[in-house]
Parts: sequence; C-alpha cells; structure tokens
Amino acid sequence: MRVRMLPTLLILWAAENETMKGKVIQEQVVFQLCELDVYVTGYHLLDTMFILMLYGWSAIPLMYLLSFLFSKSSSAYIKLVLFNYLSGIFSLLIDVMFQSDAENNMPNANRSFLFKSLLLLPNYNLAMCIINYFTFHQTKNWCSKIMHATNLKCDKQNTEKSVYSLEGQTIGIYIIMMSTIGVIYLLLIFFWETNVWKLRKFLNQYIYFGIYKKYKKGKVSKELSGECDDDDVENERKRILGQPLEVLNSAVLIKELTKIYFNYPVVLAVKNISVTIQKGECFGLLGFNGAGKTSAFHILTGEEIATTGQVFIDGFNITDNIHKVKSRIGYCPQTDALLEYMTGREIMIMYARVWGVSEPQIQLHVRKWLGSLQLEPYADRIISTYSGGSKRRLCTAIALMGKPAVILMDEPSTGMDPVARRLLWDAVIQARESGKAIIITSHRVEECDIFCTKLAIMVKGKFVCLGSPQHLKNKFGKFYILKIKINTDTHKQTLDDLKNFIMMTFPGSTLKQESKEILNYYIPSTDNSWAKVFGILEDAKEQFSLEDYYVSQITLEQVFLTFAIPENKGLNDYNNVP
Ligand SMILES: Nc1ncnc2c1ncn2[C@@H]1O[C@H](COP(=O)(O)OP(=O)(O)OP(=O)(O)O)[C@@H](O)[C@H]1O
Repeated sequence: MRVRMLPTLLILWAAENETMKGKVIQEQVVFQLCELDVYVTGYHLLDTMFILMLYGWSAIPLMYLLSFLFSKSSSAYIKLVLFNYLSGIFSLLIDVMFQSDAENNMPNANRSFLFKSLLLLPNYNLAMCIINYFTFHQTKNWCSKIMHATNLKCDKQNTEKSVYSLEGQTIGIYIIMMSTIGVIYLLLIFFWETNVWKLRKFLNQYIYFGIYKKYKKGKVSKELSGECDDDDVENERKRILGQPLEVLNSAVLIKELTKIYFNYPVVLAVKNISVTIQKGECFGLLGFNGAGKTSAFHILTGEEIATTGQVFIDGFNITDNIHKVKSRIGYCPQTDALLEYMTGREIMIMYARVWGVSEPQIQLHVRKWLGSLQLEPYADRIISTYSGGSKRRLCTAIALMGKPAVILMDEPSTGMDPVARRLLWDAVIQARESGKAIIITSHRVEECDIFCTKLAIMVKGKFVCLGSPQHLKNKFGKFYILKIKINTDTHKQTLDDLKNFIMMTFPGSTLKQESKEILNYYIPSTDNSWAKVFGILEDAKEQFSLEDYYVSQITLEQVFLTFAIPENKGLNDYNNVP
C-alpha cells in the first residue's frame, strides 16, 4: 500500500500546484524521482496529460464554487489548499481501508454510497486514475515477462482490455466522473452567479429582516424611523419621499437606505438615509471609523445587499438591475483591486476594452489617463513592483477612465504623497466638470472641502448634517478664529489689558490656546460682521502694539470634529470645538 500511496500523493501535490506548465514539470520530476516510466514512456505521457487536464477541468470549478463560502481571499486560499490536501489523502485512505478490509461490517448500501460520494472529489478521481493506471500497465508488463505467474490475472480478458474500460482496476469510471463533475460544478457556478443576488436579497429583506422586525419592533421604529434633528437632512428626506422618481431625475438616488448585518450581535450599520446626487456633483461621505460609510458604499457598488430602501443609479434600481448598474459605475475600492502580474499599461488597456473604447482609440485613451495621474514612467513595469501610492493612482485612473455615469471612490488618496494628491484632486475635478456624478469617502476633510459640492457627515449610521462645504461652515461655524501675534517684549499688564479688551468687545469669546507669542481666540460671528471685526482689530493693533493678527472662518475639519462629541447636540457651542 505504501508503494502505491507515495507516488500518488506526490503526484497529487504536483497536480495541485500553480500553473499547468509548472504541473507538468513537477510531474516529470516526480516520475523521474520515483522511477515511474510507466507514466511517461511512449504514448503514456499523453494519457497522463489527459488525466491531469481533466483533473484541472473538475477541480478549478469546484475551488471557484467553494470560494463563495469565504469573504476573505487569504482565508479562502489557506482553507482551500488544506481542503485539497486533506480530501486527496483521506479519500484515498478510506478507499484503501474499505477495499482491503473484506470483513468490514459496514452494510453494502452504505459502502456503495460512500464510494459514490468519493467520486465527487476531483482529488480522489485523480488519485485513483494514477494508481489504477500504474497497476494496469505494470500488471500487463509482468504478465508479458512471466507467462505463468500464479498470483497475477494474466488471462486474455485482463491483458487485452483498455485502460479506459469500466471494468476491474481501470480508469474509465474516474475519467467519466472528472468530465461529468466538471460540467456539474460549472453549471452550479452559472446558477449561483445568476441567482445569488436574488437569493441574498430574499434572505436579507424578507427572512432575516422579517424575523428581526417581529422581535425588535421598538428598536426598529425608533432607530430606523429616518427622522433627523438637522433640518437639511430632514428636508432632503421629505423632498425625496414626496416626489416621484422622474421628477427627482438624479444620477444617484438613495431612498430610505438601511443596512443591517444579521450577525451576532446584530449591527445596524446604516439607518434610513436619503440623498440625491446630480450629474456634475461630487458628494463626500464623511464619518468616523465605524460610522457606516463603507457599508453604504458597498451597497452602491453591489457588494452588499440593502436590508431596506432603494438605490437608483442612472435611473436603474440597484436591487433589480445589478448588472446594468455595474456597467454604469467606475469604482476605486479601498484596497487596490489590481492584477499584480500585469503592467500598468496592460491593465489600463484591458479596462479600456471592457469599457468598449474602440481599438484605434485605445492607446490614445490609455496614454491620456496614464499621463493625467503621472503614471507614464511606470506604465510598463509590473504592478507588483509599484509603491502603495502609485497603485492608488492606477486604481484612480481605472475608476475615472471609460464612460461611467457615476464614479465611486473609497478613500482614494490613502498613501499618496502631496503631489499625487494634487493630481488626484485635479483629475476628480475634471471628471466632475465633465458631468459625472462622483461619490467619495475620505478621512481627509480638507480634501472634501476642495472638490466636493455636497457633503454628509455620518454618525452611527445616520446623516447628521448635509449640504455644501460652505453651507456647513456657515451653519455650524458660528464663530471666527482669531489669532493674535504679540510682541515678545509686551508687558504683562498690557497683555492682561488686551485679553480684557477682547472679552469685553466680543462677548462670549473663548481663549482656546495661549503661547508666548500667540493668543488663539474663538469669537462669535453673530452680530460681528467681518468689517466690524477687522475695524476693531486694526484699532487694537495700534493700541496694544500687536505684531499681527489673523481672522478666519471655522474649517470644515473643525465642523467635523464637533460631531466627535456624542452629547454635543448644540453644534454651535464652540466651547466643544477642539
Ligand atoms: N461584514 C460585516 N459584518 C458585521 N458587521 C459589519 C460588517 N461590516 C461592517 N460591520 C459593522 O458595521 C458598522 C459600520 O461599519 P463600516 O465599515 O460601514 O464603517 P465605516 O464608516 O466605513 O468605518 P471605517 O472608516 O473604519 O472604514 C461597524 O460597527 C462595523 O463593525
């Protein structure tokens, strides 16, 4: 048994590794090592190749099918490699144990079921092909040499039959099984690919959510009501609910979108959000870690199913027309989705073809996008050699190229240096101005301030504010930032007088920071026009011999940070602003 198992296991190892070319080389090395000429001499090499090709035909679809069980590629890779090794080894052990143990008490029906089940495993079929092929030819060989061997079945019936026959120790049944299960697994993949979306939709929207709603009625009506304290968010919601789809006529329409992860414990990631994004608009989704941005984003890209609510992209409902929607979006995911063994130019050409750019135009089109993100110098290098920032730039170029109606970018500037970031901003502004709708998530608030025309800040799955960056700054930043640079030789009494002057002239102001040279105040903007503030400070500059002063509006980042304090309901309270 050991003699039969060793080459078989080695060949299994060879067959499971990497490319077909690699397999053939490994296989020849194994045959040479084990001195198994029977697999390579004469036309036998063709038989061996045929067996290995059928193994690939059946194993690859099975691995693809099983990969749906995993959400992470790394764990899928490790577990499927283990599955391959173990299924090969154990199926063979089971076969050998039960075939050789005649006194086994297992009923025949069970034994037959067990063997039939093993035939569904490509590794078992491969192993049996290899073993039986060897045994068949070796027996034939010995029979031709030792004419009257007593313990060998050297009768004509045995020696003249084909190795592909279905009787005795031959490989016919295993060849048929590998061919058949390859087709079956491919059909299952096709069925899964075409129906998984409907199945997930049914499970999420009707089964899981139905049960959840039944047992958590109070929580659902409280958390998922969609009502919001902020008037902009509330007005947008009412506008969307009150108008028909045709009137809203938006590139992206998100209507009462909710996402619940039905794990343990259940997570309400997105809670009834509504917003429209028009063509030529760039919508920035801001929020702290865990706010629900990525969940909302994944629904827009079709990676996740919405639990309730609707999303329309370019007029198509994402839940009913996922394939049409996918062909209308450009997507730059958070993790670089690149084929690492292609060059930058090759991958761009591939995507240009996917987008349907005509062949004569492809080179020009690709050159334009490579140039716009300054990727030309690396264009002919393999992607795995790119730096993190260059990979992000390539992902951005792929998302922006072609003719998508909507572009989705998940933290596109992560890992980019300031120059690359500028290029990205220019490219996004250009795409926006060409009439595309862009949705972007970013932790860089200043970035959203530059190119977003509309912003929403998400906190615990809900929008807490909505509007243009300037609108948000005006609305939530009801104070100015005043920085006063004092002379280093200013007397302490003069400094105290200056502080009293500011407090008296701008009641309600707060001294946020004080250093040897700089006083940093937040002063209320209500009742204090820019002209009035500058007029007062010009006088104060003379009176207190100030070196300089600087008045500015609150930054978007400071607006964003006000939402970091959960109890900060009065967002105009600048004592809470960091
Ligand atoms: N697949 C998942 N299964 C269960 N819970 C999830 C899953 N994905 C996200 N969550 C949970 O949903 C909530 C929102 O997560 P999400 O990733 O959408 O937030 P985010 O705003 O994108 O955060 P970050 O800025 O860190 O990417 C979190 O509580 C998170 O733990």
